[in-house]
Amino acid sequence: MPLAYIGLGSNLAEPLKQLRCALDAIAEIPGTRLLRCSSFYRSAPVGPDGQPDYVNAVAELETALPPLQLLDRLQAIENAQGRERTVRWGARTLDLDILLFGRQQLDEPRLQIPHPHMGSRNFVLLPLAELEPQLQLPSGESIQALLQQCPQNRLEKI
Ligand SMILES: CC1(C)Nc2nc(N)[nH]c(=O)c2N=C1O
Repeated sequence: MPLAYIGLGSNLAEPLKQLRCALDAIAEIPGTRLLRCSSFYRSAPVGPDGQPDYVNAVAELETALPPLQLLDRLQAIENAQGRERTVRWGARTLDLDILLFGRQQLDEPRLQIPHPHMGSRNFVLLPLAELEPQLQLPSGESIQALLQQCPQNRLEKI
């Protein structure tokens, strides 16, 4: 079964609790096994300012579900935890993004894999590198190289 990497983010309604609840819910997704989760990181918000710091992490899972079914399950968890899709790039209770899905590349209206912004977000790359330092994207780019060249947004391990 392919390994999928999920980016978790929250900056509303007790982010640490949001991430812990999300991990418990991810562990219950049928046909899926939660293998590992990175440390939690506090990060300065990228995008519109004036919102609270985020707590970010990356989870590694193996799944028998196809990508779009995994996405459905993740969006159900976001909705269950009160995700309000109001302002684009605004503050949110929980964000669950599929970053990588095996070596698959996908470009659907609902889902792009690898995640289109992951290469420029240290709050994704650092926890991902913590789990898999030698990871390579399907394009052949290495996580380490992407980390070197991505904006050094404020980020600290909790
Ligand atoms: C609004 C935007 C782009 N900024 C973020 N900024 C940080 N630090 N962490 C996130 O998870 C995050 N998610 C987003 O969607």
